[in-house]
Amino acid sequence: MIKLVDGEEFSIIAKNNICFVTLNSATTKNAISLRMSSIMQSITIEENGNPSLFEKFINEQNCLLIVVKSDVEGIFSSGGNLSELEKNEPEACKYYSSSIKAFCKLLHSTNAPSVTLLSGPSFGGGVEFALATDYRWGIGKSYDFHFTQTKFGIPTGWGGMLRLTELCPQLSPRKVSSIILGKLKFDNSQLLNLGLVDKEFNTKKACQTALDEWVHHILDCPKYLIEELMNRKNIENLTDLEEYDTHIFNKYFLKDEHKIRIHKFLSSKKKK
Ligand SMILES: CC[C@@H](C(=O)O)C(=O)SCCNC(=O)CCNC(=O)[C@H](O)C(C)(C)COP(=O)(O)OP(=O)(O)OC[C@H]1O[C@@H](n2cnc3c(N)ncnc32)[C@H](O)[C@@H]1OP(=O)(O)O
Repeated sequence: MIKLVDGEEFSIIAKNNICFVTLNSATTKNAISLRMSSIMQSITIEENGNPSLFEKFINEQNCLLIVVKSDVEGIFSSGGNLSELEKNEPEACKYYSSSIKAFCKLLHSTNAPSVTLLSGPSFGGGVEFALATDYRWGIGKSYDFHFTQTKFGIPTGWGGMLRLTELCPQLSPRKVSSIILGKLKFDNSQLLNLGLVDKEFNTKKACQTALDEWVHHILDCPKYLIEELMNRKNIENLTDLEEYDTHIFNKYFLKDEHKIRIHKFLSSKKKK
């Protein structure tokens, strides 16, 4: 196990090709503190065109999946740390939101797919943090989203409104505004119906087995394919994407690796 961030309330470690981003602040119900935000800033910054420390970690540790999770029973995150925000002057919190927002963006822009595991509710910025990954998986039925930001007189600050429309096109910008203004709550079945949660598991063990299987399947892919497919995320235009997909298919069709794998498959069938 290799560590990038080794804090009690917030850690980032690599284990068995998975990068685990873990919230573990029981006393604040996993509120995102100023300290966490400043760590996020330090690992997100790209200097002189070099990849950020987080991206470097993902690449060097050969992480094929990023898993965001809570180690506190019964909660994913209570959002921004309200007591710290009350105590501090705006100057001391100047980079608080932008740092968390940048880290959230990184969670769906690196070369590894990302998933948040939800086994309890999320509030305000905690919902935005959960929306930052490519996927969300539920464990049990007690997870839900509470859009509480306007209770405190602010809209979302970590990219959450845009992310809602991005992940769920049926939530138009107008609908998103009314969700935030209305302080709506989405329960587990609404989250599943909207596709904001992709899968639900009865137990942590079943979820871990699915994660291990996912990594196992990615590990089985040739390295060139992982690189080429993850590169698709950088192509926004659909015509360019079609051209890219045709190009990478032709590049590997009936080349050595393709032939070897077909041969292996057919020989294993004959043995049976
Ligand atoms: C800038 C950030 C902003 C954004 O951009 O969106 C936000 O995130 S706004 C904040 C949104 N968060 C919320 O609306 C949730 C606020 N918290 C709660 O409603 C409740 O605490 C809870 C999460 C529903 C849990 O309730 P309960 O089980 O009854 O426990 P307690 O309320 O007693 O909480 C235990 C303990 O945790 C502290 N706590 C909880 N949330 C936060 C928080 N967001 N920041 C800091 N501390 C938090 C709470 O104060 C308790 O501490 P003690 O009183 O010291 O025991």
